[in-house]
Amino acid sequence: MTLVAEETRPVGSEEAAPAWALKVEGLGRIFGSGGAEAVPGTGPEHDTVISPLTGAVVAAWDVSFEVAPGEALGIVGESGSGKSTVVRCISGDEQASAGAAYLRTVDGGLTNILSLSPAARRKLRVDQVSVVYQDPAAGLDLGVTAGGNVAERLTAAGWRHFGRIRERAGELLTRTEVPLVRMDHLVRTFSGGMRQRVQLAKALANRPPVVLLDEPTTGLDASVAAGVLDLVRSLLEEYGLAALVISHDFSVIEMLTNRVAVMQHGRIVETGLTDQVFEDPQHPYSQRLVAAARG
Ligand SMILES: Nc1ncnc2c1ncn2[C@@H]1O[C@H](COP(=O)(O)OP(=O)(O)OP(=O)(O)O)[C@@H](O)[C@H]1O
Repeated sequence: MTLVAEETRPVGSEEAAPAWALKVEGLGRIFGSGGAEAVPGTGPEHDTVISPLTGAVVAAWDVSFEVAPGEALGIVGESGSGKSTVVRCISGDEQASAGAAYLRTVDGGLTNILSLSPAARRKLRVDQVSVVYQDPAAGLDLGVTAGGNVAERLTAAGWRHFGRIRERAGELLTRTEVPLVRMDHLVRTFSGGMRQRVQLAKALANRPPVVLLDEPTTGLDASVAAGVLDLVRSLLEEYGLAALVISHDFSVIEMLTNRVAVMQHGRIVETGLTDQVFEDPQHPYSQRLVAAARG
């Protein structure tokens, strides 16, 4: 069947869907008074994020990248390089000072989500962009059951039927390897690894196209972290997610991501295929970082 709308669409009006699921352009975040006048004198070439002019902290500046559906982009950098700030500005946990971010599924990728109201941004978190935090307490209500935590995300998306919510929560928890016998237990009683699995189930409940993972396995025992990483990797593949993964741990980035951006003093200094950047880093800072990680 041919749709009338297709027949009457003017020639040349069909735009190819953008290759990206998430696009970030010129993102900046300055802590402290004043605006962009704080930027000169900061960044890698000045070896500081603190403005010599205003004293403000230029935590991130001129950060741009795209993430395609099914792709995972890593961000690495030393503590304080601005990784979390970038994620927090995209998630809405932090207000950006400059730049734009677009989600392909929001208004066809035409709306700068950074300019939306806090309420509109909270809505995006229900089914457009999820965050998995290092600290499960940031993404979960520890005083609520595992099933209840997942159900909360489903009801926020409009699910109303108790039986179906419970069924879906059970499916998600099973997929993230949380034993169903624990579904009605308070998350507070769970181990760190199990809490992270519940956080993943909740983050993926409404199948958001984009997921932001902020040090998802930091703080877990090595063997537990390996299991959670395995799970994350298979979920990213299975759901065809666009993922942004930040970690100071190269093995996490190597395992989860196809491409990587290296941040230093609030700026991206190098971007490339993860294998290539780790094998043959070009920027002197990346070279130092890789050498330190390799021991
Ligand atoms: N609320 C704030 N007020 C002032 N400065 C801040 C604030 N939050 C972050 N910063 C500064 O911004 C810079 C970037 O911090 P950010 O947490 O993004 O780095 P990071 O690379 O994620 O580090 P880590 O790996 O330690 O989390 C740091 O210099 C930090 O001290």
